[in-house]
Amino acid sequence: MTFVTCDLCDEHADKVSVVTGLNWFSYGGRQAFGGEIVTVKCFEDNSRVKEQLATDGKGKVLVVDGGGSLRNALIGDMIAENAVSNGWEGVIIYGACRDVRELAKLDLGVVTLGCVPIKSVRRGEGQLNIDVTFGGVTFRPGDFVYADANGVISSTEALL
Ligand SMILES: O=C([O-])CC(=O)C(=O)O
Repeated sequence: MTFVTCDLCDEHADKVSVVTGLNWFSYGGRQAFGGEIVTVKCFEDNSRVKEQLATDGKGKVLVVDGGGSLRNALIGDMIAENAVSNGWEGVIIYGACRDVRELAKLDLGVVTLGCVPIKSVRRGEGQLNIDVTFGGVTFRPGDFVYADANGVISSTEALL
């Protein structure tokens, strides 16, 4: 998938919602990625993230509302490698990741607010496929999301 979010915004101004006010970092080996939204809402507990990325993710992007916490990492190289094996397009995390050198080698989009070396707790908490909101955008399961170094946008219909 080759695209630039700026072009998508220009061409589909009436259809896109644009995340604003957040400073994203792109850690994955895939710089531009997009697909159908699957959501997880959790706080410093990556149980649902690990579970979802262990399922088939072809054409899908996992959007994680981690409450903006940078206190632990909701994804690292092991979970990300599993996501690649299962065909996920990418992961967008309103929260943190770790193992950044390894993430850069994977054919996966990984956009987060930052990184931190400590792992997440796993107590089985978190919600799957509910609407999540950050950066002024509500991400709905089944809608579409596109991300690159310029930012993150969503749309109710596929743009590519
Ligand atoms: O296991 C975790 O919670 C996160 C991690 O470091 C990995 O995915 O390798």
